[in-house]
Amino acid sequence: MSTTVPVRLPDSGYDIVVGAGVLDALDDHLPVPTHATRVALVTNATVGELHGASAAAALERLGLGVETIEVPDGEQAKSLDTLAMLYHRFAAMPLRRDDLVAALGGGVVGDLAGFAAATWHRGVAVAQLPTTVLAQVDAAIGGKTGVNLPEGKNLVGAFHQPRVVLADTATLSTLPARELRAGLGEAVKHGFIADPRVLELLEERPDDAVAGDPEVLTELVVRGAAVKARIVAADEREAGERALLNYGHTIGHAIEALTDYARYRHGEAVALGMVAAARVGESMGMSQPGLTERTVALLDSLGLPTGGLRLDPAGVWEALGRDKKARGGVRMVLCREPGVAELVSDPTRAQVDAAVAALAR
Ligand SMILES: NC(=O)c1ccc[n+]([C@@H]2O[C@H](COP(=O)([O-])OP(=O)(O)OC[C@H]3O[C@@H](n4cnc5c(N)ncnc54)[C@H](O)[C@@H]3O)[C@@H](O)[C@H]2O)c1
Ligand SMILES: O=C(O)C(=O)C[C@@H](O)[C@H](O)[C@H](O)COP(=O)(O)O
Ligand SMILES: [Zn+2]
Repeated sequence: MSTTVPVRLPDSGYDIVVGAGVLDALDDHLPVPTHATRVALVTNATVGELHGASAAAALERLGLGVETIEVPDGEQAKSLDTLAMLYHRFAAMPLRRDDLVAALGGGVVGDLAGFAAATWHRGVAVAQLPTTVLAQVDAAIGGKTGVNLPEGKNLVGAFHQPRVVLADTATLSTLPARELRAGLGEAVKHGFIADPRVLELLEERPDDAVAGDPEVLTELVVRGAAVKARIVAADEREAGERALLNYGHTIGHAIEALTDYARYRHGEAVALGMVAAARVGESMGMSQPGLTERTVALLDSLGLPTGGLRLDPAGVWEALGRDKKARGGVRMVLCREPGVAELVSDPTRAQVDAAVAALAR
């Protein structure tokens, strides 16, 4: 059984299909470009070994010649070097403008392959086949693609919507525990910005979520898809409301860059970023009193980091100035109360420094 969440954009659209086994039925769900003859199936060795064969078989059933391209595993591979490697492999195929890229893996593969597709021949079609909780609740949806620089997260990128997102929840059974927990960080974010039911579900069943209970994960993926589909349909290119999806990311991204993309998984950095954002919000008198306490309690119960991190406050403030939301000064998303968030322009250096210092506890 699968659930389909449509993403309705002003002049196009696509489906997010969620369910156990949907990858095996990829040929039923993927609208193949009319003249496509080849597909670059971008994955990494870990995911390729586990789930590559079923994706490749379904793509072959569509009559496509499949070239599997493995990128290195890990956040540090979301780089200009890996991107260059992808372009050279596309050239060798050759991958033509009517062909297709399929991204099979977590958010790293999705962002990299998506950006390669956005820029190859000025844009070829891409199918997102996410295999992590994080990519299924968030990264595969909405068309943000890109790579990191040492200077900052996702500083190079493009909006490039996929033709379809197939979130096969059965693939999540092979996910390492730490990666599963990291993905819950983005689900919690959806709860705080738009869907408090996600918070209630995770507060009621934290152990089931962490253990990968299929019913809980499927509800989180469907709810995440619904949140992203609604926000992206309203504001595809982040002129306004889409910035809310950046809750926890302003300081979270700074943490990732300042720790060389090596210490924390993205979802863990977002968890720390949400704790800091809740503290900034409470200190500004904008967030509901107790928001920080609720955030920390929930993230702790999910095994996500909420402290234990010493950062140079000046380094964080500089990174905040390079954030893509910055306009003349630092801007960050704060949560008024669960389900209600806002992009604010006036957090002071002192408020941010205090929240960053509190992460050391
Ligand atoms: N484009 C967006 O809108 C968006 C949204 C959120 C996050 N992101 C990006 O996503 C990235 C993080 O994604 P992630 O957390 O999925 O990390 P990831 O892609 O590094 O995957 C995590 C790990 O899990 C492994 N893995 C993936 N699927 C597996 C499976 N089914 N079984 C076993 N192992 C599996 C991977 O090999 C990797 O080691 C970050 O770069 C972040 O910036 C993008
Ligand atoms: O889809 C969005 O919009 C998001 O902000 C989702 C985030 O979870 C994601 O990490 C995104 O890649 C951040 O984008 P950026 O524009 O801050 O680089
Ligand atoms: Zn994110």
